[in-house]
Amino acid sequence: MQTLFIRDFMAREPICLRPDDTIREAAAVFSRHEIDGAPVVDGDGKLTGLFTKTHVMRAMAGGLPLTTPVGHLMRRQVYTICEDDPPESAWEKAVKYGIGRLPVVDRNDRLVGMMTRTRLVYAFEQKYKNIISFLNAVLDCALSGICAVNEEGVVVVFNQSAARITGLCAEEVVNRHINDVIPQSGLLEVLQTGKASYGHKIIFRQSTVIANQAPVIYGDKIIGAVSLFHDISEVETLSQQLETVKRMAQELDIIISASSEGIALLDQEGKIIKLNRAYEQVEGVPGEKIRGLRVKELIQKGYLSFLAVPAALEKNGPACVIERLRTGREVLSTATPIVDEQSRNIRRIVVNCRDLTELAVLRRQLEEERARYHAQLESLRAESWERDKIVAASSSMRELLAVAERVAPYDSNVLILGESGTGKDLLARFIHYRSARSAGPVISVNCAAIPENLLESELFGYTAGAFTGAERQGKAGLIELAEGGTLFLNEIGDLSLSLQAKLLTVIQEKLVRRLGETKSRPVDFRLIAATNRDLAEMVRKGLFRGDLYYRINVIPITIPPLRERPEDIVPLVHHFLHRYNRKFNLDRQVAPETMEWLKSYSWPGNVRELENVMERLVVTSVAQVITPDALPEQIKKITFPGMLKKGNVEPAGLFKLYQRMGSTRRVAAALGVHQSTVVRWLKKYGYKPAASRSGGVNNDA
Ligand SMILES: Nc1ncnc2c1ncn2[C@@H]1O[C@H](COP(=O)(O)OP(=O)(O)OP(=O)(O)O)[C@@H](O)[C@H]1O
Repeated sequence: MQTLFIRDFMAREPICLRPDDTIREAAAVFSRHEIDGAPVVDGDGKLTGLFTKTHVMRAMAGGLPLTTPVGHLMRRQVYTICEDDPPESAWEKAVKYGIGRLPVVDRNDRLVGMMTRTRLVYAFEQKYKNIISFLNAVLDCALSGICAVNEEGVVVVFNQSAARITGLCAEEVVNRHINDVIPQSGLLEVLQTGKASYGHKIIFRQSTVIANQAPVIYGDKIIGAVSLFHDISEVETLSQQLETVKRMAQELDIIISASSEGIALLDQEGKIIKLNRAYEQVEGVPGEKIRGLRVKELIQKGYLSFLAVPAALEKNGPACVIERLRTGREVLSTATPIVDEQSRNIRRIVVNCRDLTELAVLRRQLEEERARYHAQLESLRAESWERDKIVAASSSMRELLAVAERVAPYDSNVLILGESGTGKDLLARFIHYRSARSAGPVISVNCAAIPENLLESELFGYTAGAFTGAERQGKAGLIELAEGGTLFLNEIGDLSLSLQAKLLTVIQEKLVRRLGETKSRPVDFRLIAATNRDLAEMVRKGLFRGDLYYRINVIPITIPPLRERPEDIVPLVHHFLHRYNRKFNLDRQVAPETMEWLKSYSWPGNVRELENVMERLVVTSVAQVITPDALPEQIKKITFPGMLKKGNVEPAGLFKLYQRMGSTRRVAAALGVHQSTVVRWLKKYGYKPAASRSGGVNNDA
């Protein structure tokens, strides 16, 4: 705050008299300047006295001539004030001596000015303003918010920090009642009770503050109340953060102690700060016995899991060692230095200690499990091989299999022809498992069994949202699924022309494009197609694309129907008997007569029909030996073409049938005639029983 002096306020160049000025001249000066008196100075400007109207009147009353010099009459004892004095000292003198005007002198007593009452008032006004500005500046400098109210509760002080903390500006608060601007301040209470309050928490829109409040007392009267407050929002945030950090530290502690792996924490000097239970167990030592020890001492004492630490410090990076400890446990310990990002100095070292002994036990368990699964897999494979085994006793089938075996290793397209149920699917698998793709998948698609509109998306796949009902993430088609393996398209003759065209593109370019997709993806599969239709004829009629036909017909293999290879019937019967006996845990056998019936049947449904019949016989037979009674009707209704012609019998056929069936009753049932008719015919045509059979005609066996 600026210091004020008399010289800042005095009237300079005051009107003054000389000691040899006459009373008349002095009176003339008083009258001209309308003043009551004037200081008298000598030739050096030094104040020597004071001459006033009173002196003039006294001279006149005393009859002194007006030419008398003022020096004779003037008052010599003059109250002065120094120009370097503060205005307060002028005030004190003026009050003390009852003077309205004070001559101002310099340090050499030379008159330099006059200090009047008006100038003194001005000096005090200036001083007052300075003090107020200074106090305001002091208040504004304070980091605490300060808010003061007068005894009526009107805000009189609201410093800058108060504005910053509360978000209110001084102009909108000062001179307003505290209840209108900060109703939660609590200052009115202080005014009423006259009691100070500390640590009062006030919440503002943007901050939380802690306030200390006190009454302002003057004399014995409460003239106001003041509140000093601090923004604690940051402190609150910090304390919340501190809470979080504390919680995290606790959680970390829990994780470390719950870890099944040994964890030890060392300081930058290699001294143990912390270690968990798992570590104690691995080293066989309670933590408190080694906590605080340095690595060197630890190693000397035989705690070898810490051997990784010196290595890690040397290379300033993680280091591992495998050691057998005194506890007999083999451990893998890894020491990792934690480096301070700024100084690049090592701050901590973490040692992880993994018990390899337990790992070894786990590994052994795993290997045992693996062996078990391997054995199961082998047995499953054997089962599947048994399932996929092809029975081929007939020379035609044996030749066919030899061809299939020869072509299997080459990636050429194969076309399998044959009636339904002859084993086309089985042959396709036979080829796949003998090819270089045997480890890959074999995807079998029956083109006749899937509706055309579905078949396209099934074969080619689709992208997300390609059509209504499409799976959201899209789907790979069967062609893609055959990647690295074999795609078996059964009933290829049933493919529509448009799908034939698409398939041709895939076969030629080895690229497949999902429905709704613009990009094609490469595919690698071997194609085996099959049909029971005459594809060549279909090509001629324009029902099958010629180019596709030639593409797939690289190696044609035709499976003959079962009726053309009766030698396969008996081995097939045994094959399926064995399969279903095993499946249902039974031990059925087929009676020789039953076998004869089965051999005689023409098997229009081929091997599939035979398989179904065998399953049915195994399951439905009441006796262990399956007799002809158990056979389904269609098998027992055997007709030999040309045997019965308008009531005439072809004797050789009749004899053969009788030999196979072994009883006239069965022959009669098979031919749909009465048993006596059969007996009559045999007699009529002179049936001679074979040597192996019992003689004569058997009526009911
Ligand atoms: N020679 C065989 N040896 C053993 N089982 C066979 C033989 N031939 C066919 N089978 C069996 O007969 C059933 C029908 O065979 P497969 O499904 O292969 O015939 P397919 O010609 O593909 O019939 P479709 O054309 O009607 O699909 C299958 O259970 C198959 O295992």
